[in-house]
This record gives sequence, C-alpha cells and structure tokens, in this order.
Amino acid sequence: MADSAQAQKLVYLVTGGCGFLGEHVVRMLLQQEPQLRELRIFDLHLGPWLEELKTGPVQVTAIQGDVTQAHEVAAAVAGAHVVIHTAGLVDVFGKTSPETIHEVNVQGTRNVIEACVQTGTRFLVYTSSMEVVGPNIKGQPFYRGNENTPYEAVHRHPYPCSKALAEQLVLEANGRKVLGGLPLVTCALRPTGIYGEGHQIMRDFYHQGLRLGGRLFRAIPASVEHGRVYVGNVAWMHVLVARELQHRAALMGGQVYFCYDNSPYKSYEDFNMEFLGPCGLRLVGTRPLLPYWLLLFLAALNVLLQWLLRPLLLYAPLLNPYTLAMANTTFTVSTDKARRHFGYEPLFSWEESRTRTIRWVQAVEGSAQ
Ligand SMILES: NC(=O)C1=CN([C@@H]2O[C@H](COP(=O)(O)OP(=O)(O)OC[C@H]3O[C@@H](n4cnc5c(N)ncnc54)[C@H](O)[C@@H]3O)[C@@H](O)[C@H]2O)C=CC1
Ligand SMILES: C[C@@H](CO)CCC[C@@H](C)[C@H]1CC[C@H]2[C@@H]3[C@H](O)CC4=CC(=O)CC[C@]4(C)[C@H]3CC[C@]12C
Repeated sequence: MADSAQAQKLVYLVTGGCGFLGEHVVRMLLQQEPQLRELRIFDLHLGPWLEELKTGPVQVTAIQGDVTQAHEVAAAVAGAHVVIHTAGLVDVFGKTSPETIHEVNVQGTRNVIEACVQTGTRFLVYTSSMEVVGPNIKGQPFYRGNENTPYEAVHRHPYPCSKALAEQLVLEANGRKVLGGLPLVTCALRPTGIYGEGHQIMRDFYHQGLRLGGRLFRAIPASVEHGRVYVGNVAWMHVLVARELQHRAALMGGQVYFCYDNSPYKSYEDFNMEFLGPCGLRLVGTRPLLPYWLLLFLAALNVLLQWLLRPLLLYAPLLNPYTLAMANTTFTVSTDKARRHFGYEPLFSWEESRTRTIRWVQAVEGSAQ
C-alpha cells in the first residue's frame, strides 16, 4: 500500500529512457506515479525533450551513459529504489554485429543486476519481448497463447537469443541478497510488437508508401495474425508493475508477463493500415502479390547484398529471411495474468490508441513536407 509517509519519496531509474518505449515510460511515470521524488533517465543518447521535464515538481536527472560500462551503470543505480531496464539494441535488420547485440542486451542487463545487488536497489523491472518465446525458427503458430502455453522456443537470430538470455538472468536474480541484506525482487514484461507515437518502423512504412505513390503492396496473407500493443499501454504496465512489485513481491517476484491490450488481432500489414489508411495510403491486393518462394528469394538476396555492400555502405532493408518469417507466422497472446497479479487494465482503449497513432503519423507527414 502506498502510505502517505512514502509520498514523493522514491527514486526511479529508467535505462533507455530516451528510446521509443523509454520516452513513454518516462512521461507516464511523471504523470501517474505520485510517489516519485526523482526520476533518473539513463541513455547512450539523451534527447533534447528532457529539458522541458526539468521544470516540474519531480527532480529529473538525465544521465548520459552506456549499459555495457559496469561503473557507469553502478553510479546511476546507486540510491535508486526501482530500476526499469528498457535499454536495449533492437536490431533484426543486420545493422549491428551479433557481438554488439549480445554485449548491450546481455552484458548490459548483467551490469544492471550487479549494480542493484552492489548498491542495495531492491526492485528491478526488465523489458523483455514476446520474441523470447517466438515465433520460433520452425515458424510454428502461437495462437492466442498465454504465459503457460507450451511452445518450442528455439532461436538462432542474435536479437531474440539476447533477449532470452537477458530475461533468464533477470528472473534468476530474483531473491538475491542486495546490499543491506534484503532480497532483490525482479520481473519481466514481454511486449508483443509495439506501435504508437515514435515508432520508427511505422514511419519507414509510411515513407515507403509515399515513395510508391500512396500504395503499399501486400506481401503477407491477411490470415496471419500478429500481436501488437500500444506504446502507452506498455508504458502504463511498466509503471504499474514497478509500483505493485514493491507490495506483492511474493506473488510477482521472478514472474514474466505478456504485455497486451485490446488492439485487434490482424496481420502485420493490415494492422499498419489502421493508421496508414487514414493518412492516405492504400494496401494493394487481397492476397500477397508475390509468391512466398519469390519473397524468400528476395529476402536472401538482401542478405547477400548487405554482405557485399558492407565495406561501402550499410544496406539494411526491412525484408530479410528473419523479418519475413516473423511477419509470416501467427503469434498472438491472450492472457489476463497481469490483471490477476497486479490489476493491470489498459489505460488507452483501442480507439484512443488508434487515434493517437494516426495523429502522430499525420504530424510525421506534415513535418516531412
Ligand atoms: N519495439 C518493439 O516492438 C519492442 C521492443 N521491446 C524491447 O523494448 C525495449 C525498448 O525498445 P524500443 O524503445 O523499441 O527501442 P529503441 O531503440 O527506441 O530504444 C532503446 C534505447 O536504448 C538505448 N540504448 C541502446 N544501447 C544502449 C547502451 N549501450 N547504453 C544505454 N542505452 C542504450 C538507445 O539509445 C535507445 O534510446 C528494448 O529492450 C526492446 O528489446 C520488446 C518488445 C517489442
Ligand atoms: C515482409 C514485409 C512486407 O511488408 C514485412 C516486414 C515486417 C517486419 C519488419 C516486422 C514484422 C514483425 C516485426 C517484429 C515483431 O513485431 C516483434 C518484435 C519484437 C521486438 O522485441 C522488437 C521488434 C520486433 C522484432 C518487430 C520488428 C519488425 C518486424 C520483424
């Protein structure tokens, strides 16, 4: 229970607080966490928008730092009550080496855990991913599954491998004694594909559509369902889980939660059209215009081109064998574990999430002209 003696007493640290999700978590904490005294935002690249936050009642401390540097992480964590670790390298396009992805996502997470242990921080929330479960390399569907649904989680790609390892480290750390002797309480949230204001891939699809004369061409069958969740609801779930972890440690410690809301189950492309359609784009074709084998061939060709061009430039298109497999495999969640354990209900309805995202795409359009 939030007793009044604790009001405005807590120090939170958000790693990756200047990223797509991180910025929403930061803003949500400032709006929805009455116990906040200081909010520390740790990121490799600090955004200029942080300045506007510094005038409010909560002390906002921006820390430029690297999660792979243990001493920088320890300095940022020292004195924090709660850490929300959302920093990570999200790369499924081959922009970064597998070693770097591992270093940031796995070693970075290890550094965060060790910093909590050494400095006495007791509560750690980790932003994991649905990719920890799947889709797997066999392309098996996961249809409206929950946290207990059996599924063969087998990965080869560096990103899901790194997220799975990092999540395991976080869960195993639950119960470790931190400085002062009390136990560390950890949990992990697994968002499905996040969308909303600031979503770079949505922006890329939008610009691609504009370049193609207001059209996008269907590549994925409409029957393949892909789980999506609005960024505001993901942020809200982080705020809520961080708060409730402090009161329900026995129930929530060491647990994983899918991060979900009421966004409809649709194919990746049809879902994007919910926003891009009202912004003037059209999805051409009721069925994929190219056969799957040809898409696979083009995806493989992109890998070859990426490799050949690497000495000259970074060629990292959206289509590669991994993203094609992802988009082509049904992966949707249906669960109420977060509601049962910590009272989560989405803060934004589907209609509001959709409206906000459309407004943002329209603003992107305006700023591009
Ligand atoms: N975008 C999505 O659909 C999903 C994302 N996630 C997870 O959510 C988290 C946030 O993802 P996004 O906001 O989409 O990515 P993002 O790339 O927009 O944000 C990541 C942030 O981490 C920071 N960062 C990267 N390397 C760092 C380092 N070495 N030290 C300190 N900061 C560093 C970046 O500067 C960036 O601000 C990630 O952990 C990702 O794995 C999980 C599920 C879905
Ligand atoms: C074949 C293309 C034709 O239009 C479509 C390619 C779409 C892909 C770029 C995306 C399809 C599925 C996405 C991923 C999924 O939403 C789950 C994710 C979880 C994360 O933790 C990070 C992001 C992502 C890997 C996301 C990335 C983009 C897709 C592969």
